[in-house]
Amino acid sequence: MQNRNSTATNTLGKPFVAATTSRRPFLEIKDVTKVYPTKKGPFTVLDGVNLNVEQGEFICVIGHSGCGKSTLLNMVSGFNFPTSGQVLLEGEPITKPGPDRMVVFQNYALLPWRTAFENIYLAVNAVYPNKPQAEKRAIVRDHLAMVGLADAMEKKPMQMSGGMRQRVSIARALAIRPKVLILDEPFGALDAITKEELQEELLKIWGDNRCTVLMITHDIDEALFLADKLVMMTNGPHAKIGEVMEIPFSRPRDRSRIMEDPQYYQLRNYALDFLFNRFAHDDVG
Ligand SMILES: Nc1ncnc2c1ncn2[C@@H]1O[C@H](COP(=O)(O)OP(=O)(O)OP(=O)(O)O)[C@@H](O)[C@H]1O
Repeated sequence: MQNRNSTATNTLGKPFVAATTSRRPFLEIKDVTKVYPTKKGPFTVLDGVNLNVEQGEFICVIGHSGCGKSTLLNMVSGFNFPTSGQVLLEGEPITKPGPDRMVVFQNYALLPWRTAFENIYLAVNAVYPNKPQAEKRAIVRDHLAMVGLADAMEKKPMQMSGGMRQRVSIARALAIRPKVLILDEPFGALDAITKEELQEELLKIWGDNRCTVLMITHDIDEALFLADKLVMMTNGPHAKIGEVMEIPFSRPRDRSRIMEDPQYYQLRNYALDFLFNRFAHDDVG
């Protein structure tokens, strides 16, 4: 495993400080219950969810459709709130969305009439209005280059492939320098080859930046390639975290090397058994 207790430099030449050992978890989800009011009465989606996340960890969350994964991560992004319990970032309750927690959705959420450059610039300008314009433009260019889109900055979303659009979304989120990057099935709409390419890029960027990542996926192989831990949720209603699987593969990760490791299949089978035997569900993700 990598040493997280050191200062290093990322690809943009800016220093970052990785997590130091601390008793207080970076992100705490404490006994969270979420009840939605519905026409048929209260609907308890999450019931007693507890999770501690360390700074710089890469966490994947898996569970059947409708178990409450987005509900849970929306509480970290600040778009949703627990009915009871608490979500704390660095000890402070999350009360609203903020630039320290950026979200990337499956459907890109880019402004269609703006270029890749403009989409990112607008976000950077909104969060850092007082930075000199030249610096903001440099941040945009650096982040487009980071996701391999230096030559596509003048393209509008309609002129880009799904993979390119998702690269812009990821670059836009990272350009804000969030503490937490929240990815809600970011590669779900992409073909297999593009998905693998973006997984590799995401890992490289995360290796360089080391923000904390929370990512929803339906793909066990994706989780085993990317994550430090796989959070497996039980079915809703009243969903909980069933188990948290530690993913022990050393970094930087090489997909073919991991897949030759007998442990890979043990972990994969364990997660499959969790999802399709122990917590089987008609609506398979
Ligand atoms: N605002 C709301 N009011 C009532 N019910 C809601 C609301 N938002 C979500 N739900 C319900 O809560 C449950 C969990 O939804 P959520 O989107 O969090 O699940 P999910 O695990 O992310 O699903 P998927 O994998 O399909 O995206 C679902 O049954 C959904 O219909």
